[in-house]
Amino acid sequence: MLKAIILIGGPQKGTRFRPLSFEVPKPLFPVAGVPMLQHHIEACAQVPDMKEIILIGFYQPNDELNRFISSAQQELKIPIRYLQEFAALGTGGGIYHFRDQILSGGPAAFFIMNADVCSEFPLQEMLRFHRQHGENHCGVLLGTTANRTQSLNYGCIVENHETNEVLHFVEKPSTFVSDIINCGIYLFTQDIFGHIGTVFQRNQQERIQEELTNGKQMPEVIRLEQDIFTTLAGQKKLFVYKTQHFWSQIKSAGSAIYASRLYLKQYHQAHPERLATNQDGTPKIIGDVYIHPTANIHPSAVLGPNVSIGKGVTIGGGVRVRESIVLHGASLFQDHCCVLNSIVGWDSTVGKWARVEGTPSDPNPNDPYAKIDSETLFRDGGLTPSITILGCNVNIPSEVIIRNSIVLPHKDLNRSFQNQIIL
Ligand SMILES: Nc1nc2c(ncn2[C@@H]2O[C@H](COP(=O)(O)OP(=O)(O)O[C@H]3O[C@H](CO)[C@@H](O)[C@H](O)[C@@H]3O)[C@@H](O)[C@H]2O)c(=O)[nH]1
Repeated sequence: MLKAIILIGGPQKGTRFRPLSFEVPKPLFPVAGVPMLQHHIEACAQVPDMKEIILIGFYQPNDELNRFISSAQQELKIPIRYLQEFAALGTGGGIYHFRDQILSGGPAAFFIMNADVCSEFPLQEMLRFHRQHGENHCGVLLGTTANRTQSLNYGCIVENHETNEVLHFVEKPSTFVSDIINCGIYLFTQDIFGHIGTVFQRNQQERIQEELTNGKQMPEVIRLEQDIFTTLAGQKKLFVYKTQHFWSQIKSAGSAIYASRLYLKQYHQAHPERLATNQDGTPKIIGDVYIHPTANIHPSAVLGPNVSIGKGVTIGGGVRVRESIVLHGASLFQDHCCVLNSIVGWDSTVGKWARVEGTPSDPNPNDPYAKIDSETLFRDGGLTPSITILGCNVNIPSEVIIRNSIVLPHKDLNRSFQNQIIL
């Protein structure tokens, strides 16, 4: 039997996702109409012999997470539970801490996935690849190709081209190492815990020594990437399976819009029922659009491509929405407003003829290996042009333009803004 573990991190990790992560833990942010994590879970549930999915993180248990877990369990008929780390233990520390729970029942292998990635999750292909490579290795990393410049933002993998063995692994190198990058999706056997255990023992001794000499408490963090993969590379213990399918990180709100586009496209095969279609008396749909069944949309509105409309959203006559995510309870009910490259937060309203517009941060379309840039919020003393985000419960009056701005929650704006964070 198999298990899957999803590393969901914790509250302080989603900083590039603010102000949206104020309202909902980042892994539950809706991407293509469903919580980010649901895409991982649906992929796991399709793997034969998958017995359990474990979420590991350092969020306090909360209502949203509990609700999500119980509804996903019911819908997908697979046991899911959340294990909370007592502190941020790192990508290897959390799974080591909970190793008994992961290994209970004797899984032959288990998947580990970063929550903040979007992917086609080729888990069954990874499993086949793992079996083809015999019993003696302890893991398969999913890899994809990036361009030389962007590879530096990821874990970089040098492989033996004939055997696919991982020869070197360098996490976010400062100069070019390899264009094969780590997707943050792995398949391990229980042997991995022997290697994490060695690092744990070594760290433990160093921590005791440090405490005795300097009186300082060192954090108990183990990173799979720097502490484990780097050491195991070149020892015939790790292999890389390269995917040709889509993959992207979801670090910023802008990358959530891009990830939505990728998942909406995948819905044509995986979930055609989630895609809106053009019918008499319904709004005009252009390209891939998700509309929650409870949304109330005027037939003269025009939506798409790449639009996700959340639960209970109201959209008025003549409204245009493109490349955007409109969250639960928002109202674009005033006629003729326009929302482009933006995220409209929970319960926000946009007034008549108002325009809410951002700048897309898509990967370079002319480079097949380009990834989305995780731009910093500020560049050259100004706000980096990016998507516009309205936090929850923001009210945009009629006939104003909000462009390339981030509006924090609970604001009633009274004029136009551009290139600003509105606090
Ligand atoms: N449970 C738990 N999860 C954690 C912790 N720290 C990070 N995570 C989770 O682990 C994932 C990776 O987190 P980061 O530490 O932010 O790493 P990164 O910059 O995204 O880089 C990682 O992912 C890249 C692919 O997206 C890889 O290329 C890179 O090698 C690395 O694995 C995220 O889903 C995050 O929530 C922790 O202490 N505890």
